Amino acid sequence: HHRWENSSYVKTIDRIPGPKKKPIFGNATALPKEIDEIMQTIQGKWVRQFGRIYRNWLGFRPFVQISSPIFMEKILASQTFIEKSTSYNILRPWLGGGLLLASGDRWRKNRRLLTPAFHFQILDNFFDVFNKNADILCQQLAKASISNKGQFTEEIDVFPFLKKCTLDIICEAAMGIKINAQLEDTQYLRDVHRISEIVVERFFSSSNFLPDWLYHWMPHGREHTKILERLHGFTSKVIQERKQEIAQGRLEGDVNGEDLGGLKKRRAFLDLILMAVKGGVELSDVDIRNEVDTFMFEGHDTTAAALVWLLYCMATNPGHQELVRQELDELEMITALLVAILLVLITVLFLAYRRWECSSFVKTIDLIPGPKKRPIVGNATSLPRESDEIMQTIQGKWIKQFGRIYRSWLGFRTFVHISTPHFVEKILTSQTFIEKGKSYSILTPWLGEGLLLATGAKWKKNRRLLTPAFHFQILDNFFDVFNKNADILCDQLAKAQSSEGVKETDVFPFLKKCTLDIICEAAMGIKINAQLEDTEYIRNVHRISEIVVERFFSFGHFLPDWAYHCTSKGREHFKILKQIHGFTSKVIRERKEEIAREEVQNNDAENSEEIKKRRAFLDLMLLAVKDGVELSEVEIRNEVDTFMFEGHDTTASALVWFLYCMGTNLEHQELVREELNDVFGNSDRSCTIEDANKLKYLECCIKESLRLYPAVPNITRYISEDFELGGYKIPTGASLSVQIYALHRNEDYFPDPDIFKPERFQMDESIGRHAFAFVPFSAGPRNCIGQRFAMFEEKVLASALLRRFKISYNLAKHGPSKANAELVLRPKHGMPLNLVSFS
Ligand code: HEM
Repeated sequence: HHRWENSSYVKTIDRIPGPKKKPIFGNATALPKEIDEIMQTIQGKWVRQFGRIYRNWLGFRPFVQISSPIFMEKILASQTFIEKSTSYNILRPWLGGGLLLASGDRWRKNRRLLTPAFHFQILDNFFDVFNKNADILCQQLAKASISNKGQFTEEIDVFPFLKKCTLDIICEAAMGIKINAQLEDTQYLRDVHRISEIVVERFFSSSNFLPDWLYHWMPHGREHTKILERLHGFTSKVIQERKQEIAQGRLEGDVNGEDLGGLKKRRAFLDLILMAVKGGVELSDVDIRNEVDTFMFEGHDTTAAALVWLLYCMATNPGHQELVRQELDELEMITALLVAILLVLITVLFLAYRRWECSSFVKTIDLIPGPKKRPIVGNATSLPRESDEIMQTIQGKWIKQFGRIYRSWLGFRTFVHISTPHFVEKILTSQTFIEKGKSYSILTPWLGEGLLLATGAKWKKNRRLLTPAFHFQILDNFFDVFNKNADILCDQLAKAQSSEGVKETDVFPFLKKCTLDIICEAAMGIKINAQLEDTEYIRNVHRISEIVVERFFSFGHFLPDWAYHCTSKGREHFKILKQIHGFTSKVIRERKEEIAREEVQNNDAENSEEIKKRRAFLDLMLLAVKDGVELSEVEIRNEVDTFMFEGHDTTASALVWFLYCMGTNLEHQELVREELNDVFGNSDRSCTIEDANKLKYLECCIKESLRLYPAVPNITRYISEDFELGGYKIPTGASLSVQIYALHRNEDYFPDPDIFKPERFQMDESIGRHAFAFVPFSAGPRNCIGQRFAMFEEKVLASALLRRFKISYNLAKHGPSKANAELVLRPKHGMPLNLVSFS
């Protein structure tokens, strides 16, 4: 003792102020007997006497007591002092190396593993456990507050009630089981209470200083061991049962450490540990038990104590209690108000829905045959998920079931579908129904009131203005753009195909870039070299098409633009559009300046004639403006964007299906090649407009591929006044859908409709066929303005490809190519073709 007393350790400690210590006992005998007074001495009297840092001795164990935030921060924020002091050791037999007592790497690992279990989102799931037990607690307290004689008792000791309630909560949260401590008296409940008492007793008695083995010889120690055995047995049993449930897949979902994705369902903390073990985290059964026991210990007495003092503070501070109650009342009022508003809203919506259901509009539409509609969703839920199957349902199955005029509902929007030439003619030749269906509106932010979407006088004016740009003579001037890009396309495909090990090439991305290059030069007069380089504008045009398609098939379709632009996709949409519009506007400004410069430089007639010949569509509009036509810059931009949109995906789609037809009908491919030989011989000269006009069989093949795979598989019109079709009344407000895909496969007009037979389009065979049986470019006043441009482009690209390559599609390997009806008809899985070069 003397040696210890003189050790530098004791001397160092004793330099810190503190109460005078006695030999062997230190300051233990200076402490009062009552526990509350002990705390008042240690955390009160001695603090006042010796300051906010002082030392005291409990036998040979010194404690440095601190109670100032600056000292606290130094200790609690330290990464070094994370180990608990030895006084916690009396909890070790119960909690082992659980989170409370663990240290070092083991603590770090388990803390990381368990932290996600306390994520905000997960905690949200425990609110029903809290609420349910809060209700029981209130009921139990209300019951207890009534005496045997039915009178209100004056006081109740609430602490035991609170302890049971918090125990019930932590049991469900930690282990996922209900022990109903508030309602029943169980062995487990008794054991948890008793073990806490014994640990406290040991803490404040001399046995705190005994090692566990010696303590367990004493009567309290023996009781302690017996209870612990039961407690550990109970926890282990629960763990085994939960483990089995997980193994049998009764708790679906998976969890690994930090991942919160699969944690939608409420899980007990134990389940999270077990799932992590399943996912490869190393934890023995005893480790798991220690964690669960730690939660049980830390999670009930603490919360009960916090709550009991809160209630004490409330009871002794009625003014504050009143303020809290006011807050709760307000919350209740707001909740009640919200519920009332919700109920009114539901009622109003329900009544509006009933009214709508009984309206003459709905009744008139529902006289047309069609699939049975469900409330609110209509037929939306009857459609398959896959885009190719949606088209097969709408333009196949339902036509077989309900006929060539039928109706469907997409939510509150109705479509009348037609696929027979007589009906199609009636719609497409009408001067009244020139307005597009409502579903086109998702293109408005991009294309504005360009030709595709404009209506009324505006459409008429712009259509008249732009039609001359597609005059035969003007189109002749684009042949060198077609040929130049056809050459690049062939070279790019030859390069891709010659790479080592490549037997097939997905040609679709190549075709899209080629048609984009062509339309860029034709519409704006600029070369973007999409086939050779990757530029932001190309990426933007591709991405905007993707986003528009995604919106079309999602809930975003039904959102107004302002609401859609608040979603993440909407924001991307908005950002890209800004860039695209910025690019088009810049090109327009530059062309404007260039035209002004050219005017000054080229006064001689011959030269200006030359320039006129090479005009892009944009130039023609700018010249018209100079001549006095009223077109704002935004209107011009809308037209250019419309050409860009309408003019590249459509032609790429038409070409890809043409190549597919060639690759699957080799005998027809040979016939086309023979025709190409007749026209071009062995020369590798470019294709002229005269050549294109001579390629009649190629034209039949292009048309037949457009019949089987129309690049635009359906178009819609808004019915702006009541109208009769096929004996049915179509009321104002409906959308009429011309099912081009189904129309083209109508066997009354095309026998063996699914077979590729280009001869159908030879003069003698097509005579007498209804003019509206084949309308890949639509027909009537709102037909495709770029139809001739597109056909020439197809011919030049197709002839270049077939002069250069023998093309085949491996049907045995890939099966028939599936078509997705998006903005255009695109091959669902790309178009892998084998291209064998002749040269
Ligand atoms: C094979 C290629 C093409 C096909 C299958 C095709 C098909 C169509 C169809 C079916 C329509 C009617 C849309 C509707 O009523 O909703 C249309 C309209 C239109 N197309 Fe094309 N198109 C093609 C190429 C082009 C090209 C290359 C351009 C431009 C150079 C173009 C510009 C337009 C425009 C501006 C409209 C709107 C016309 C209006 O409403 O007055 N198209 N196209």
